[in-house]
Amino acid sequence: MSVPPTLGVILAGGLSRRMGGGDKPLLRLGDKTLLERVAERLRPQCAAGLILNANGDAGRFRAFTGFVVPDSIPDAPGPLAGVLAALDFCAAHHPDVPYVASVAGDTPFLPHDLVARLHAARARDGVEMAVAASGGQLHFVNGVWAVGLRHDLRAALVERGLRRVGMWIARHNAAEAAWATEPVDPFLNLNTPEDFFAAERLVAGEGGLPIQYSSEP
Ligand SMILES: Nc1nc2c(ncn2[C@@H]2O[C@H](COP(=O)(O)OP(=O)(O)OP(=O)(O)O)[C@@H](O)[C@H]2O)c(=O)[nH]1
Repeated sequence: MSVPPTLGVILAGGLSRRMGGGDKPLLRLGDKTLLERVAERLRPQCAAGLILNANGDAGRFRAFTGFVVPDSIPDAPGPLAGVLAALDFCAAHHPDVPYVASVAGDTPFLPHDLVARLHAARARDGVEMAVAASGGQLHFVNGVWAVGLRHDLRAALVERGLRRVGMWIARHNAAEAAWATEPVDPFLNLNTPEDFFAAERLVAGEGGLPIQYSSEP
């Protein structure tokens, strides 16, 4: 199956409370920031380009090559606001691009076949969204979403006050694509300083070579 044109978005709109605040994606893990690592993994998978979703002063992300798009709905905390901002941006700036792929900005070991396998799962099930899974867990914010879903998502956020990604994807029968957790869970996300130290050890073990993850569990 050929991969449909897809715009990538790195979600960096959260408050990083468990990490002690600040911008997690700007933390340096080994010789690169988390943002550089995530962008390096996602950019080659997204033919329509890559944007960043972040709130506040965009200047702090000036090292990022691409647009920085803020959340458009005030008082809608949570990653769905970032997904909506990306879907709206895609509709306005890339009207011929039918899909957005979102990833968390604190997930440095993302699979190189993420977007292709999410689209394959979506096409297999004949649905308009797909999310990643590993170790029996869904990773809701790592998914592909049809741009046409933005009207439904806006209504869910604004009119129904929906915040939980799980509830929204359940309404749409999201497809799932699963990855193996060995040698490393590719959806390991760094929420706490302990997570970060564990990732530092993994990066040191990479010996400068990128780890490849593509096998199904
Ligand atoms: N746009 C946007 N993205 C968010 C928001 N909250 C979380 N995210 C993103 O969703 C992904 C998962 O976020 P979490 O790890 O649950 O939250 P976090 O803010 O990063 O960290 P905690 O404050 O410790 O929960 C990350 O990529 C966040 O940047 C938000 O209010 N707006």
